[in-house]
Amino acid sequence: MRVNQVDDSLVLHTDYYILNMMYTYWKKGINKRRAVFEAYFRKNPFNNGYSIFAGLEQAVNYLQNLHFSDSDIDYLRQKGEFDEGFLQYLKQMTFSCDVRAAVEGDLVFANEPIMQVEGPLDQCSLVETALLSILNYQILIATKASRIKNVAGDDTLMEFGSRRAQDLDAGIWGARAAYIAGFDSTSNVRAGKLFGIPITGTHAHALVQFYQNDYEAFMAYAQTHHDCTFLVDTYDTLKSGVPNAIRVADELGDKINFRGVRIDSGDMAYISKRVREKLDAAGYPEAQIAASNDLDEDKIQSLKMQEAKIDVWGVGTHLITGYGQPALGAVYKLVAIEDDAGNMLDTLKLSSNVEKISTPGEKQVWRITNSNKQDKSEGDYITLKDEDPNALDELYMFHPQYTYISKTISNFKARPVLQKIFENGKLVYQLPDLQTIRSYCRANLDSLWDEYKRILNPQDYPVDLSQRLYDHKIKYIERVHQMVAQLGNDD
Ligand SMILES: Nc1ncnc2c1ncn2[C@@H]1O[C@H](COP(=O)(O)OP(=O)(O)OP(=O)(O)O)[C@@H](O)[C@H]1O
Ligand SMILES: O=P(O)(O)OC[C@H]1O[C@H](OP(=O)(O)OP(=O)(O)O)[C@H](O)[C@@H]1O
Ligand SMILES: O=C(O)c1cccnc1
Repeated sequence: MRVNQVDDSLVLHTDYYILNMMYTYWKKGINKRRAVFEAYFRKNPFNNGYSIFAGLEQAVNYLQNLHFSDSDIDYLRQKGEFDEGFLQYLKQMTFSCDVRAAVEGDLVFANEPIMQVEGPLDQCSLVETALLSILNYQILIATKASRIKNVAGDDTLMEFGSRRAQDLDAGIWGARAAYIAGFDSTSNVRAGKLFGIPITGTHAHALVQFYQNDYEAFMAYAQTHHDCTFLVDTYDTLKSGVPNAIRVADELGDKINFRGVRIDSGDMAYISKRVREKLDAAGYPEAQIAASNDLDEDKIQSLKMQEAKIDVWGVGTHLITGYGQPALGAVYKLVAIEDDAGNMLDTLKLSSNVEKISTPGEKQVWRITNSNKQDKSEGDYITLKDEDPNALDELYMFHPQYTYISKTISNFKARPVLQKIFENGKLVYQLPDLQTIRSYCRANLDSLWDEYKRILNPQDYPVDLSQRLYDHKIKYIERVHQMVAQLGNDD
């Protein structure tokens, strides 16, 4: 790799302005003040009704290996911007924060904390860029995958995105996010090796182009493989591809497992029906029809409405690039900071846009389920961190902006969404295996009413504040308004 220095740590995978702030904190002696930052996003992606949390495993790997290497320090020294004392301070820095987060496969919603980092101000700041990058991508892809799964139902979903992914890492972490959200396999062999995701593959047009003849290509493939899915659209799906696939299957009989065919172009509703007829007529009712070609949730839904005879969907570009919404837009904001006297002071970011006003203080998110309603989710309830709704007999939930929209629930259970991941820099959470995460995701989706899961105009899922947190927020907004008013400026 032609780089200036060895790439032996990820700690510099941060925005320079963060190092600038860390330097100020260090010079001013406030670098070790205790701080709490929270990550959240403001809107579910793709106008979906929920989002799937993913990225924790990569975030944990990143945090566990956080250190400034000699080459990192050398590089910063060359910049000539920072004191040697600061560089030596960075060199000995070890991660000592507490981290709480949603766990992979859980549902998360807009405007609620999905990860909290608490600890020395400088360390909390340092990790912002990398954590957001990880969460922004993997939540986006898991959510896109979940939308595709919602329309595909029990059909098989193959993830084909690696060749179109924005980067190699995006390919593998995207494949993992898709698997969490319900895809059945990936075509990326490295993702299979690293994460244990089932890998599947057919063959490309190149094989047929080499032989310049469907029959010879399929025969060559069949002579070298047991499981065979033939790509039938290189020349003419109905006149050449499918008849030749059938011919090879007939000729080799039990020597191969003729799994079916893949179509990658043309009117897939019409063609798949004709292909089905041909396969059935030839005595292959079990042979499956796979389809690919720029598919996404809308096209799959449309093809299903057209009663296309497609059993297996291969989805690449639209999934792995989060097509339709290139970024989740999660942010990482300071919600509490230690003051000069050593007390924790909650902080607020005001905005003329009501939805953008941050909620001060360290919080917990509770998933409220109702045992009178099949244990389905009633909404999320955000509290200050020392509140526990389970101590209440009845829960009063109200909309945080339109407060007259409210309900009272009696037979409820409240489950904390944010779990302890790191304590004083030590990992205290046991990362589950991928199958467990995937099943957990399925179970969480089962607890959500269908109204929140439809891909077009889903119902708004309630994300409410406790009365105490609401009052706390209003108090802080008033306090900031007064502070601004006292400044007496007209503009
Ligand atoms: N019946 C259908 N209903 C809705 N969308 C379809 C249908 N059939 C195909 N599509 C989608 O329409 C788009 C265009 O497909 P089509 O194969 O005609 O063009 P193409 O991609 O240019 O073909 P090629 O791969 O041969 O260049 C693809 O995204 C495909 O998935
Ligand atoms: O369409 P996507 O959802 O992005 O899925 C991935 C695409 O990659 C392959 O095409 P490509 O033209 O790259 O290779 P090929 O020569 O095998 O057709 C495959 O046939 C899919 O169409
Ligand atoms: O296995 C396949 O058919 C495949 C894999 C990646 C991309 N397109 C197709």
